[in-house]
Amino acid sequence: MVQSEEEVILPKVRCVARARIPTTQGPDIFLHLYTNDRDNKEHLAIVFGEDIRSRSLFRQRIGESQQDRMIRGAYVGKLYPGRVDADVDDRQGLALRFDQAGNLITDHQTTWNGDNDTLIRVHSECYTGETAWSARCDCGEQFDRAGKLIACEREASTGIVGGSGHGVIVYLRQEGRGIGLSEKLKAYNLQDLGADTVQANILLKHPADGRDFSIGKSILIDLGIRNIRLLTNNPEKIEQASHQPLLNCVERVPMVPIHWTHESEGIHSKEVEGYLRTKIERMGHLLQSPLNLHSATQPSNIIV
Ligand SMILES: Nc1nc2c(ncn2[C@@H]2O[C@H](COP(=O)(O)OP(=O)(O)OP(=O)(O)O)[C@@H](O)[C@H]2O)c(=O)[nH]1
Ligand SMILES: [Zn+2]
Repeated sequence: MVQSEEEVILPKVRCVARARIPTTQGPDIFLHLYTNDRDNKEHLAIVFGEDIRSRSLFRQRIGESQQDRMIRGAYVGKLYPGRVDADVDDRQGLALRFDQAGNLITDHQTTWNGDNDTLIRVHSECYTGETAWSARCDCGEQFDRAGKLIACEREASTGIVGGSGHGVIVYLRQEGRGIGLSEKLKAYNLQDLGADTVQANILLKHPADGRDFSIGKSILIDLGIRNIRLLTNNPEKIEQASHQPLLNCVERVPMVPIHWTHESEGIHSKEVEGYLRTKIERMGHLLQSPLNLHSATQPSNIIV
């Protein structure tokens, strides 16, 4: 029997630290590190907007000092030398309030209104695409683009409405669509031997895509986000993005590869074409492709 969204028990997450990161791109972001009760990974939330507040981080803890709160990042406004009170930034005239149980009282002066349609990317870690300049996939491009879209009001080249400085990239440690980096490297070798990204996973005895995005949902709920505009082409992510009534995907925002609209930009390689073709043809990704699909090319000699 299919469980309703409310019946599905979401993972418990806890934000253990938050820090302001001045970026080379312009805006400060607030990096949040989470633990959870499902795996022992450090999943992250890259938060644009000082006023998007983690309820678990800001909850008051018995016996803690204001200094303790500032050290873990549970402060309002901006830290400066000599500041003594985490919950009051007298330079910006901001003060947090709490209920009897020590939970943050969210008011629009100090805390982002979760009913706003907030631009969100749920992104799975890809070391090769984000750090090793890989042209085998578009993950690194998507990561950068998501940050730019959240920071801007509207993307000039596509007209996509941005986040105007508010939004979240939930960064899940799901390297290799959950199979890890070592297995993904083996998958790459199988792809150089003619398999596609789905066949390679299956030949390594893994599912084509075994990822579960529920920790990402719990993180968004902890950040007080309710209505999300989801940056993705992946129908599975859209499917898993809601958890009524706590989380509601109000819009899917496409991520068309930059090279498809700007010939001289973005990632342009045989490998990334094959990767995108497979995502469209075998994983149902929502991309209208100017690609010549597999049907127009020689079938590979590895069929699974
Ligand atoms: N196993 C495997 N994983 C890959 C391969 N290429 C990229 N990946 C992983 O695929 C995942 C890509 O995740 P995302 O970019 O967040 O999401 P997506 O499923 O591509 O969907 P979008 O939201 O539309 O980008 C990352 O974990 C990558 O490490 C591959 O050839 N094999
Ligand atoms: Zn990648």
